[in-house]
Amino acid sequence: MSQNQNQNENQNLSQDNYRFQVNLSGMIDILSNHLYSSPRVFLRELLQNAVDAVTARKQMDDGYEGRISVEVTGSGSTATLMIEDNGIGLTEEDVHEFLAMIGQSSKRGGKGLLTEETSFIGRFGIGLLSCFMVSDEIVMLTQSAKGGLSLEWRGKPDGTYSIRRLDTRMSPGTRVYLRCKPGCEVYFDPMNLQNWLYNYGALLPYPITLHAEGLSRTINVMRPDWLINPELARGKRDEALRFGERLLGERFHDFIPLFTSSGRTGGIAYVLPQAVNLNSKKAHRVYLKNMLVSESAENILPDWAFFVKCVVWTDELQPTASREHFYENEKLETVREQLGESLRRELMRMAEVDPDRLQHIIRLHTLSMKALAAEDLDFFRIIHRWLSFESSFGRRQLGELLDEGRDIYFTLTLDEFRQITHVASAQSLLVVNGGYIYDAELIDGLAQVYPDMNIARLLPEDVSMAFTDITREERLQYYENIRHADAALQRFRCQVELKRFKPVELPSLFTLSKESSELRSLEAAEQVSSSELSSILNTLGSAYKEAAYSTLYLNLDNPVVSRIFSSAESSMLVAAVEMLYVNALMMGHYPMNRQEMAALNLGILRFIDWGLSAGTPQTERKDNDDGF
Ligand SMILES: Nc1ncnc2c1ncn2[C@@H]1O[C@H](COP(=O)(O)OP(=O)(O)OP(=O)(O)O)[C@@H](O)[C@H]1O
Repeated sequence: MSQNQNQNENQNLSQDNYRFQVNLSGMIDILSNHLYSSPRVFLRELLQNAVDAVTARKQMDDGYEGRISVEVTGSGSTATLMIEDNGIGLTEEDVHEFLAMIGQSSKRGGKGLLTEETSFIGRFGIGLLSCFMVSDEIVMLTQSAKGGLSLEWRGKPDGTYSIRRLDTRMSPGTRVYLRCKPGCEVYFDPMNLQNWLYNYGALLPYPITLHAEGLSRTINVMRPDWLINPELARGKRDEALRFGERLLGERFHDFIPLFTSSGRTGGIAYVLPQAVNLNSKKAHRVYLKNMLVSESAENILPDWAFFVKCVVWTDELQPTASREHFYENEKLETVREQLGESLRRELMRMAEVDPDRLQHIIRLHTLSMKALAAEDLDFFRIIHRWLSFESSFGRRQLGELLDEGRDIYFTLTLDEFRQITHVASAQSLLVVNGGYIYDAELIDGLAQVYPDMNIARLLPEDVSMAFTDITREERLQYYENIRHADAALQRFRCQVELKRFKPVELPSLFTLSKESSELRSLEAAEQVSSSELSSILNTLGSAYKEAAYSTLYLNLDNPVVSRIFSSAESSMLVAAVEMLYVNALMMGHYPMNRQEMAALNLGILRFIDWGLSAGTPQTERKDNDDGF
């Protein structure tokens, strides 16, 4: 005997083997608190088991008709729910193998959990446990369609179960009984059950009935043909809209059929009747093998498609264990692309055959349309004339702006646009604001669609070049006042330039160089930071200080400015220029620092005082003269 063999045998002699134990109540806690979004999913799991049982029996006997019913007896804390199917049922062997073994499922066919597809919805072998969220015991009566005795199985959350063989033979199928756990009355309420059953099972091909309070209600009618073949929905407009309203709880006026090339995923995209925010939660409703999987599937459509709410059915995607989402895999990516493509194709079709309808969608959902156009030049080419942009001529459709035949200038930030827009419009320059989301990409696209057009970026400095200088004589005349004004704004690192520009109503224009804009942000941060951070910011700021001068252009064509420079005494001139400066900051939506706030406050008080003094008799005025 070799030395190695000896060692192995010694090891085997001292080795003890054990089985993993599962703490069932711990598992149930994990499921209820971390996997499922609400205890009400127990109903989905039961319904799904009933559907799978019917599908399995259909595979044995094609002529058989499946049916499912739900019954509630008693009310409040004495309520009991029973769900019955006439499906495949379970033999005693099945019970031990599948029902009582967590993680074991009769629906996987023994291969992989993730890769294999079957006609069943269940696959993980954990769904039934969800019933313990609402009941302290699961009682199942079952008769296998394959024969054998009828059985009663009782399972408890502590992991124990019992089996009793029944004297009387049931017809094939299964009944599951749940008695309401204290605090779970809401999950046994007939009205709630009716709504949830519809929610989960509206597309199921087998009839579901609910018996409660002496009434029988049919939950689902036949699944409409146009849902399976969405192209047909065009001919059933009212019906399709009503269906969307019932299922999604909103009234829609328009929809777009959805397809994929495999034919295994499809649906209807309802156009939202109101504009939605880019970040609003996408709540598409997705059915897997006709059972509701998710009411808030986000990843089933491309990101740009936030103008629709969809009902999607599929039999090719893989649900996660919570059954509320899908695995993000290649198949989902293909489905997402193809559903997006069917939306895009329909929008392109509308441009040709029904432009009014498309324009309506664009008006309502500009952002969503811009998002698509920004990543798809062909789409942009088709719809660009209907997209609206903020411009120096107001918010206008691109088509109207193009028809003006002007050169198009654009800014890349909202700040730049605000600085430029008044002057640009006064000089009839067409400037488009590229500062909003997607707009810069779209302007880029415009240059590709119209390669011969003059489209150029405009900076605030470029616009101020177009001002008219004052004459030499005027410069001499106002020399002293310009000097005072300039000195007054030195402490704000702003220089004053006296010019003439249009419109005359605009007394001043403020431009900020890149450096001074960065310095302003640093200063704003410094004012609210701790002392260490503040000193770092201060050091950073001093690097900018040299270059960081802003300019306040004052318009000599403006009557008030003209009066200030012609006749004001120097204290009035300084106060007025400071007020014009802070006013320009406010107009440009720039945050003001403490010093500027103080200048604003002081200025207001001064002007109130001067105003009051101007209206008071000479004798009284004397006392107030030295107020400031
Ligand atoms: N109504 C039913 N009729 C026949 N068999 C059933 C029924 N309900 C449950 N079973 C059996 O019990 C097993 C376990 O059910 P459970 O709901 O826990 O998991 P599953 O449906 O297989 O998978 P999943 O966790 O994905 O739902 C099933 O695989 C099935 O064999």
